[in-house]
Amino acid sequence: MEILNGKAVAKNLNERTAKRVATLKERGITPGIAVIYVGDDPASAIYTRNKDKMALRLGMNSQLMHLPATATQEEVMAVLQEYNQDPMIHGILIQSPLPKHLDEHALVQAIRPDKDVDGFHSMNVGRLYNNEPGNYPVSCTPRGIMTMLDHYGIELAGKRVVIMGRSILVGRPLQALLINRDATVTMVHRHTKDPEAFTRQADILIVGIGQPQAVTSELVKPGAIVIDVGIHRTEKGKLIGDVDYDSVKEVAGMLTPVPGGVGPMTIASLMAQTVDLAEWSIRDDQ
Ligand SMILES: Nc1nc2c(c(=O)[nH]1)N[C@@H](CN(C=O)c1ccc(C(=O)N[C@@H](CCC(=O)O)C(=O)O)cc1)CN2
Repeated sequence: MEILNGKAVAKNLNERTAKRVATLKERGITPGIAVIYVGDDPASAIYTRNKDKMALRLGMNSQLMHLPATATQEEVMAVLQEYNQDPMIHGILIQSPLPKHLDEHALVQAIRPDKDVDGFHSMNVGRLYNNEPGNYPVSCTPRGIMTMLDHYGIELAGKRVVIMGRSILVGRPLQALLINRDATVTMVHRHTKDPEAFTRQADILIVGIGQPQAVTSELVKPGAIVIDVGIHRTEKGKLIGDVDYDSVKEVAGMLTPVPGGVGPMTIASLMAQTVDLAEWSIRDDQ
């Protein structure tokens, strides 16, 4: 069984991103990202801090805006509109999850599509689903998974891929990215009857269901490539995924660990996509 080392692939991607940042700076442009974090979700506190630190480490501008859990829709919208107008900011994201009283969809749709570094705006989602040519951002976790599969030279055309979980963040955009690369994609979710009948057929099984260690070896075809998108912190503070690593490693051909798999690829892809947006903004100006 080969471990798909997301940490190493992310390091490699971050090094390339730092060089692209330096090149842009020579032309007088510093890529800038703004992260809006509302409330006190402890995991979001870690992820947003890591995004801010990584952006600064790669030489970018970074704005981390932390608003209280009591912030109103209008207050969050006002912050977002400022970043929409700010020429120093090329990418804006609203950290998910948001406090329940906020309308996340309305906020995401208010981000300028050309600054939508998460790729969640309906205009960018539509472009992806239509497989439109040209430049547009896509959700960073799926983008990171595609980069990792490419890094390991994993062929996608004609492969049977099963995605467990149909989230807007991961499952749906990943489905589009894989179809656009000629894979045969099946979505399995909580209403799917007999999910094993599908997962056991998968050459590539991608799991993002938000259930700790739910996928065991019985669900996996021998030799399959298994990508674990889940991340959970146990009471003892250990990080685990949606895949039962010890069980699945006995049958899988390749497997991502948690931590050190998909997670670091998400942040590295976010950084690369911020630089993409900065590059596209100057091309569009010419
Ligand atoms: N607006 C968004 N919100 C959320 C996204 C997103 O892409 N955009 N994704 C997730 C969380 N996420 C990024 O925000 C994220 C999750 C995990 C990691 C990561 O590096 N994980 C490490 C472990 C880190 C730790 O110590 O906890 C790993 O797996 O090795 C990065 C980003 C939800 N919200």
